[in-house]
Amino acid sequence: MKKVMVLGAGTMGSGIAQVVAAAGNEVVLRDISQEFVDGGLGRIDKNLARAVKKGKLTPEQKDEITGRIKGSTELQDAADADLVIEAIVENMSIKSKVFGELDGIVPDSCILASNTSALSISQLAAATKNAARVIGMHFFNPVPVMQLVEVIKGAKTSEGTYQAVTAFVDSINKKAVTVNEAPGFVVNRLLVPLINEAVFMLSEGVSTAAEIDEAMKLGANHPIGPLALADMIGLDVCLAVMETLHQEFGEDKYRPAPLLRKKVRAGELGKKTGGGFYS
Ligand SMILES: CC(=O)CC(=O)SCCNC(=O)CCNC(=O)[C@H](O)C(C)(C)COP(=O)(O)OP(=O)(O)OC[C@H]1O[C@@H](n2cnc3c(N)ncnc32)[C@H](O)[C@@H]1OP(=O)(O)O
Ligand SMILES: NC(=O)C1=CN([C@@H]2O[C@H](COP(=O)(O)OP(=O)(O)OC[C@H]3O[C@@H](n4cnc5c(N)ncnc54)[C@H](O)[C@@H]3O)[C@@H](O)[C@H]2O)C=CC1
Repeated sequence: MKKVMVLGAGTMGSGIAQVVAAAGNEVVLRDISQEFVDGGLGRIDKNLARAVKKGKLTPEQKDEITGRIKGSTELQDAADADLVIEAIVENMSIKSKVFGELDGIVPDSCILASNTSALSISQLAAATKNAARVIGMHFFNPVPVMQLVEVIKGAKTSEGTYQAVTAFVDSINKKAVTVNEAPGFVVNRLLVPLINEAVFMLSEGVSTAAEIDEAMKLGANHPIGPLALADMIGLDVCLAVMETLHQEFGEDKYRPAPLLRKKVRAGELGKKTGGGFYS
């Protein structure tokens, strides 16, 4: 059993907290305001209640899992953590600031992991005094369903950190794939440009959102279409990934679709705000 702090109680942080607690670990779920913490805890409760209704979990098991998750607004609560998994906004300067603060709070033995979608683990590690303990742990949405965790080694990640994290991924019943640091890692470098291309096609009038999605479901066997997936991921996250790919590789093929940018500026971020490409 480990003590794990999850930073950010949004789409990903709440899912990560749920699966980590379901595997028997103690979790502190931290966000910057109580309202966000409560939102995350509420999502976990709803998810587990659905599992109980389907007979996949007993009410007692649900209570045990929720009993292992405490909400917090204090970063200081990481003082006795074995592992911190950061899942806050996809922004290098905000993440770096938090990594720098964490470095002064957690015990020497604590591992600092980021769930970033595309950003450099080495750059995040540079905000700390001990880059050897910093690593990428990239989960997929929805976390309770998706099997993969990309484990990303930064330039200075130690073998010990890497081994401990792959063993932890195993222990929470996920499958680790090892990735050497590269913008967008494996999945997002392939997947998010596909979503971006679908947004270009929508804005060019190639087809409707519903039909672009239907085409990819029936023609490529994708479980949901790229625009519905963008709504599920969050349009802000999709845009941030494209911006990172564009900036890091300097290639036009990664240019974010203007319609994606427009929707993010309008606050139409997808499911989490009630509307994106669909309402
Ligand atoms: C941006 C990044 O950095 C990285 C990313 O995450 S990229 C995004 C990666 N994710 C994907 O590509 C997801 C693609 N979509 C899918 O796999 C499927 O559409 C889906 C699993 C999300 C939903 O599946 P579906 O068959 O359409 O719907 P549904 O029948 O309601 O759900 C299937 C199962 O998933 C569960 N599920 C769906 N959404 C869930 C959620 N948010 N939380 C927990 N469980 C969920 C359902 O309860 C159901 O479970 P059972 O089979 O045990 O009953
Ligand atoms: N949405 C997705 O499908 C996926 C997202 N990711 C990555 O996970 C991270 C989080 O993404 P989401 O959960 O989608 O975002 P979200 O917008 O749903 O949640 C982010 C949460 O972080 C909180 N936050 C902001 N600053 C904070 C701070 N300093 N300390 C603690 N909490 C803070 C916000 O209040 C918010 O609740 C991002 O890096 C994203 O790229 C990774 C895999 C999939």
